[in-house]
Amino acid sequence: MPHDPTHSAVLLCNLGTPDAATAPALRRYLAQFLGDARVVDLPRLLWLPLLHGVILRTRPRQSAAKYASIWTPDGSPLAVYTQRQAAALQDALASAGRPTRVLPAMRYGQPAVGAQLQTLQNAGVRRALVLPLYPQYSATTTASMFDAVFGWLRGARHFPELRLVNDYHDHPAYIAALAASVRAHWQARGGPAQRLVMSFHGIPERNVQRGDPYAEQCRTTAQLLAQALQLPPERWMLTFQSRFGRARWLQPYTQPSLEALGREGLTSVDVICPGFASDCLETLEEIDMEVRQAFVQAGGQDFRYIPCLNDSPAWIAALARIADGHLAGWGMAHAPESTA
Ligand SMILES: C=CC1=C(C)c2cc3[nH]c(cc4nc(cc5[nH]c(cc1n2)c(C)c5CCC(=O)O)C(CCC(=O)O)=C4C)c(C)c3C=C
Ligand SMILES: [Fe+2]
Ligand SMILES: [Fe+2]
Repeated sequence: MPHDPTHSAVLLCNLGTPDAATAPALRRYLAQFLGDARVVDLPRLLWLPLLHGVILRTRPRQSAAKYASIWTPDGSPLAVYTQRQAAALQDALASAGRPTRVLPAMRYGQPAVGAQLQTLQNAGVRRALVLPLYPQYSATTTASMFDAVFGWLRGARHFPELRLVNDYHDHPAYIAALAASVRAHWQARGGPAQRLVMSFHGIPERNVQRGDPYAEQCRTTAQLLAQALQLPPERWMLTFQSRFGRARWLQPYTQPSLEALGREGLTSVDVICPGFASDCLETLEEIDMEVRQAFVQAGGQDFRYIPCLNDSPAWIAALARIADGHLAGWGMAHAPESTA
């Protein structure tokens, strides 16, 4: 049978987000998220009673208030951007001569990974590329996404061929899209701030000691971005945000680092979150509200947050190149031999 490119699909996967900024919605979301052993790898007998008996009694209400501060008329920013990215990526792949169905999928909440894979199977899709919106690989995020894929496979009788994208932390198109967004920000602000802070989501240090390549990949992304922007080492720094719990996470931590910069008398700082493909609670509320306030209270003046790549044309073009690199040639083994 000749190769039919419309039989290919991309499952564009993201973390997921609560379906409302309310305590009950947050309880459902956090129970699924924090109950995932890839995310919190403490012994279940210790962790689950603590999660259900303590954390899920207080955190949902506190987190709901934070989500309420960033909620849009169309819902959670993360959900809105992921849907737009999927639609735009489908258009970009079609324009590039590679018609491919693109569906968004969420690891926690809806639309669930398994349900979307079933939709593709029902539609007769032969090949599905699983593309997580995590440029840097971590077992806490990327591997957990693959767990959800394999969880569906285990219960399915017939499924598409799959390819899984581990990471693209050093992909030239990703770095170029980041660099272009920083340059556009500089242009709009009349030039660079005194320092560019690149803040990535943290993970426990222990995960890295056990072999998670995440920290190394964040460092590579940061160095490549600094290089693309021709920033000398004293003009940028890498930090890790969103620490959860009491364990040591990757350092330096974002908020204390910005407080230190404020105390040192730095007047202006540009802040970008290169590991987040779309704006979300951790960027809009934690960075652009909480960390901004901490910087200003410590004596800093101009805190200039650079939005995530979201559905910007440069990012969609980059995603199309990344997807194309994995789709190219796939399924051609059964195509008729060329007789040239
Ligand atoms: C408890 C441990 C957590 C680990 C490990 C972790 C890793 C991790 N997370 C992201 C991306 C996002 N995390 C987001 C929210 C969020 N993260 C945690 C905890 C861990 N994350 C919690 C409890 C929450 C929920 C909000 C809260 O109650 O504080 C988000 C935002 C989601 C949204 O709806 O806007 C993103 C995105 C990465 C990339 C990562 C490891 C590399
Ligand atoms: Fe997180
Ligand atoms: Fe946070």
